[in-house]
Amino acid sequence: MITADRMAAVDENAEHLGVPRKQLMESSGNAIARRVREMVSPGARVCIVAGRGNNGGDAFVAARFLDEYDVSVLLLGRAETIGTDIARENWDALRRAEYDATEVKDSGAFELPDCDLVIDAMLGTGVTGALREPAATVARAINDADAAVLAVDVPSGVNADSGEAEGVAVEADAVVTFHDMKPGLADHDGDVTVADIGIPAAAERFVGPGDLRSVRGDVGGRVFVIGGGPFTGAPALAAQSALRAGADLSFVAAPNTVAGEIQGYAEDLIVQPYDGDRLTPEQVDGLVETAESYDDTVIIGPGLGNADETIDAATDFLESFEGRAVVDADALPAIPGLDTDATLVCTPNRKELAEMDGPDADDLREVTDEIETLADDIGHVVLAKGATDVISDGDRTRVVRTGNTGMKVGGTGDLLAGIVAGLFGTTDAFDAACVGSFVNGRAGDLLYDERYEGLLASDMLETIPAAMWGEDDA
Ligand SMILES: NC(=O)C1=CN([C@@H]2O[C@H](COP(=O)(O)OP(=O)(O)OC[C@H]3O[C@@H](n4cnc5c(N)ncnc54)[C@H](O)[C@@H]3O)[C@@H](O)[C@H]2O)[C@@H](O)CC1
Ligand SMILES: [K+]
Repeated sequence: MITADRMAAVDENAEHLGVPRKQLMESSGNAIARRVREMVSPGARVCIVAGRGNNGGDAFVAARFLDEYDVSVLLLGRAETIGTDIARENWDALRRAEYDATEVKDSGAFELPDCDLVIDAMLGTGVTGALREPAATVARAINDADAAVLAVDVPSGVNADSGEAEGVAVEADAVVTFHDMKPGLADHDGDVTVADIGIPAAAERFVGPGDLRSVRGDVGGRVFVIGGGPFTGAPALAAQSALRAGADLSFVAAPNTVAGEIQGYAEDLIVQPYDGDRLTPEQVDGLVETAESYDDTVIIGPGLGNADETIDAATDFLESFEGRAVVDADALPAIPGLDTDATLVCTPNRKELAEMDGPDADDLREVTDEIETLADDIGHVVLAKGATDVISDGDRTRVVRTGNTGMKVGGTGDLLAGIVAGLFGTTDAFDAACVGSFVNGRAGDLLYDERYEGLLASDMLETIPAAMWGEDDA
């Protein structure tokens, strides 16, 4: 099953992989025509009722595959107002080739021609709310007609995600839906066919620009880094990176022996010192209270060091915390056997992955099943870092191919934790991990041509915003 949002993301990913949307539209139109041939015999009268979006565009294509039928095409509205270039190009092709294709400019005078089959291509996944006019009137006319009805993608007026109709909707005898089943068609009374339209599996498997677009509009929130002690650079990088990825405020809770040093890296950070020179269990109650009372997204781990009492403190924290956290570096030993109500993204490198009883392999792509099993066992999202990152929530597993060898330098993992946390305030854990990894790699790719193997994590702070919001294909 695929939701309308995810479908739009996958479609954009396919384009990025070299399969443009117009090609998908051609396949969709062909699939509609195949279904028409199963429903009515050559010579039958087929009436296509098309809207001005890509749902209509699919049906314009279908008309070209149905020359053995008596086809008429009705466009609801004026051709100049067709919403996308690819739908308009397919409309223009019909007109130039002298198909029976007419614009319905005055909907008051709409009359459905006598026909054997109506193709409902008014609205697909782009619908919001109840059908507006003229679509609502036309839907009633289609429902009153004697003809069989074949809906393109979803019956017009039906929400592809919920199956609900807020007003009148087309009652279809059959539906041809594209690429994958839509949740809103699960209870459809008629016949539903899923047509393969040539979207590569990689468009779903590899995180791509479509996934990025679907989350980057809505960012913000507060990030709370619990890090530092033996090291100071790691928490500072993670906290700054979260700001670059859209967080509004970034706090660092750190031992007072190093708080000044961490603050010294960046005036944008708010450092909250606690007594001592490293994290110990005494700090935990206060940290949990702060993080929960402000609904912060926590990053725990960067620069904490691996003293036993620090790992105990990280474990205590995660066992009592109930919010969102990215668990990185020195906090990862807390994960195996952890009992928590928190929602976690764990970001192990290859060594840490093996220590978590995950697979030990050079190419993580070869061990995606084992990473999926690990994520399922621990019940949290795992973002396994390597030359290609692999992300799994135990059910879904995705691969990220952005990034380069310059990013093997220290600190890029801290940036990743920061980007994921920056997204996690407004996005669910799995999407934050997938897109965070994609953006981190892209930020490095934007610099590789200048910095090569001399790339520094701190350089990448500059390119994270372009990797998030820029339109360049990195
Ligand atoms: N996403 C994909 O990968 C593919 C999508 N395709 C087709 O593209 C369709 C989605 O296309 P679009 O995004 O252009 O959307 P639609 O064609 O579903 O509709 C968009 C139009 O409907 C109007 N609209 C929205 N809500 C309305 C309402 N309540 N009453 C009346 N009009 C309303 C909008 O103003 C817009 O002009 C899919 O359903 C499918 O048929 C195919 O071409 C193949 C690939
Ligand atoms: K439709």
